[in-house]
Amino acid sequence: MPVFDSVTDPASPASAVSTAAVIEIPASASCFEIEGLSLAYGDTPALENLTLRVPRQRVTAFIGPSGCGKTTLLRALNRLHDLNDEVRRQGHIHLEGQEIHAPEVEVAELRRRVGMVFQTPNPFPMSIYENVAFGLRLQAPLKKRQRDEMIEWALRSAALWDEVKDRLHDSAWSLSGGQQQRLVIARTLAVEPEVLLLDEPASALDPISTLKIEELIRSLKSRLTLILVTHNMQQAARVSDYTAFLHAGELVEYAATDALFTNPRLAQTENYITGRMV
Ligand SMILES: Nc1ncnc2c1ncn2[C@@H]1O[C@H](COP(=O)(O)OP(=O)(O)OP(=O)(O)O)[C@@H](O)[C@H]1O
Repeated sequence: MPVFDSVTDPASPASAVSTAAVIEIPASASCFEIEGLSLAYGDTPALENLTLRVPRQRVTAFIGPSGCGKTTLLRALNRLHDLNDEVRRQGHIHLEGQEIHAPEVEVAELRRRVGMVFQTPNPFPMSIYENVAFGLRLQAPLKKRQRDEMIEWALRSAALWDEVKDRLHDSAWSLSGGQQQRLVIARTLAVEPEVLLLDEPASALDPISTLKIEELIRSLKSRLTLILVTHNMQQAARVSDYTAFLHAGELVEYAATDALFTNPRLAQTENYITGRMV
């Protein structure tokens, strides 16, 4: 259930620079604070002056038409654009109060804290066990018993343990697509992130596997912050607590999910969620 209900009045002086309707999440309850974020690929703008806070231990969905900037925003949150020399960025992203681009921030550690799961399951060409052990092996050495416990914990957390406990040393590629996606989530969880970024995590999966991923997302929010990019509005409505609607790189409306889908404040949002704008 949503816990915050104050919304910036588009007509108020505090939001005079923007016509967006944006819920005000208190700073103390926020995991990410995004401030004036603009991003362009060369001369092509992709994000325009976005300001929003993402609440801790909630599921926040980013929705909007194709090309509106959802994935660009998600990737900015763990600096996946760093290797693209074309990308120009302005503005700030704070994670738990720290600017993620500050010189003292180590990108590898940021990506441990902010894990990412992509649209197509991408298990490594190794066993189920070794996939989950992969990130653990890059950290401080663990005794085998400790590592086994962490792997069981991560696979249980990803609701996969019962299906794989008797075949841990089989190839990860022997799993179904839905199981592979849960394995990738287990691999990400094994290094104990604070945030999980999910870019259309179920779009390549069948309906039953999709349901399992959605149940998993709901179960994980008791200990993690989850941010979900989805084209599927029913999915956003089913799993998220908050929804941000983007259009042409701008944040149009950001609200508690129930409110955004039942009583959108802006006509542009209503047009999108009712299918009048694609
Ligand atoms: N690597 C890139 N180089 C150049 N332009 C890019 C790149 N990635 C995205 N873009 C452009 O940036 C804009 C935003 O793209 P983005 O992928 O973030 O949108 P999206 O909302 O996630 O779209 P979709 O729902 O189709 O995945 C688009 O105009 C896209 O063409």
